[in-house]
Amino acid sequence: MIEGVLLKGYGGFYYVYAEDRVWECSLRGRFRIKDQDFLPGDRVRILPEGNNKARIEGAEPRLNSLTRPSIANVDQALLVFALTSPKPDLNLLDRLLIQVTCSEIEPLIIFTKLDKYLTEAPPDDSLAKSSIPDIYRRIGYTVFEVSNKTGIGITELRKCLEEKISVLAGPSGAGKSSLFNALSDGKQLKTGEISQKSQRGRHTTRHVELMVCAGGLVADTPGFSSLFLPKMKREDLATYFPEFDEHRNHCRFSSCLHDKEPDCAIKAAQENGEISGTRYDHYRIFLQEVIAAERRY
Ligand SMILES: Nc1nc2c(ncn2[C@@H]2O[C@H](COP(=O)(O)OP(=O)(O)OP(=O)(O)O)[C@@H](O)[C@H]2O)c(=O)[nH]1
Ligand SMILES: [Zn+2]
Repeated sequence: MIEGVLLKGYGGFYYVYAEDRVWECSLRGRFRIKDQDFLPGDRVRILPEGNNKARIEGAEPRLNSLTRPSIANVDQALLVFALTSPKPDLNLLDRLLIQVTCSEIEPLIIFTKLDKYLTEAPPDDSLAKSSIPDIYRRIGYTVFEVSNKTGIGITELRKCLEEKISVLAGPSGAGKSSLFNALSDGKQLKTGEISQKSQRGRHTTRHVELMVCAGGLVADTPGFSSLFLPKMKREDLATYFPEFDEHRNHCRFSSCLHDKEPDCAIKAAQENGEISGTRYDHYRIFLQEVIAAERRY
C-alpha cells in the first residue's frame, strides 16, 4: 500500500500523486457502493496494480476543504499582487487576508513584477514610512517580492511550497500564471491526458486539478474569488487585523469598534504611525460591510 494525494478526478478515474509519480486509480467496489466523493487534496492509500495503475483502498479524514475551487487539505494561499502594472489593490489584499485566515489557511503574500518596479522612477512618496511589502511584514505576515521574469526571489518561495498544498489567489494580471510557471521551472508533472486549459469551457463542470509544482501541489484554479467578507459579528472584525491586538484593550470603551468612538487606542496608533493608514481605512470600510451584512441575517 502506498500513500498519496489525489490530484483530480476525471472520466471515471482518479489521478493520485505518490512516490513522485501519477497513478491512474479506480475505486474499490466498497467505495463505489458508498458513492464516496473524493476531492483533489484528499490523502488516499492506493494499491498498485502495475503500469502506473492502482486502486484506491482508503482515505484519511480531511483537515479542511475549500469550495470554489473544491480542494481538500489546503495548507496555504499564495496571495499574488503586482508591485506595479497594475498597482496593488490593497483593499482586495486585506479582504483576502480575512477570508483566508477565516478558512484557517495560512496566507503568504507574494508581490510580483519586482524587476519592473525597480526600473521605474521611484514614486514620490517620501512621506510614506515604509514600502507596501514592509507594511505587511511588520504586521507579521510572510511576504515575498519576486520577479517571474528574472527569477529574483523564486528560489526562496519555492522552499515554502515543498510538501504543501497551495492555492493561488489575486486579481487578474497580477502574475498568477507566470508565478506558477516560474515556480515549476519547466518541471511540471503532467497528469497524463490532454491539457486541461485548452479544454476549458467545453465541459459543463470544471475539473479542478492539483499540479505538482516546486516539490508541492498547487491548484490550477485560483481561489477566494468572492469579494464578500465572511459572515462575522462586527466586534470580531478587529481580530482579523493582528496589528490591532496590542492596542485593542486600551480603548476607553471595551465595546469600542474603533470607528467614531472617542479615545480609541487603534485610532491613536494609526495617527502616530504604528498602524498603517490604509489598513485602518480598510478596517472601517469593512466594518460598514459587516454591519450591513449583519442586518441581513
Ligand atoms: N515584468 C514582469 N512581468 C510580469 C511578471 N509576472 C507577470 N508578468 C506579466 O504580467 C502579465 C499578467 O501575467 P499573468 O501571469 O497572466 O497574470 P494572471 O494573474 O495569471 O492573470 P489572469 O490569468 O488574468 O488571472 C503578463 O503579461 C506577464 O508576462 C513579472 O514578475 N515581471
Ligand atoms: Zn477603539
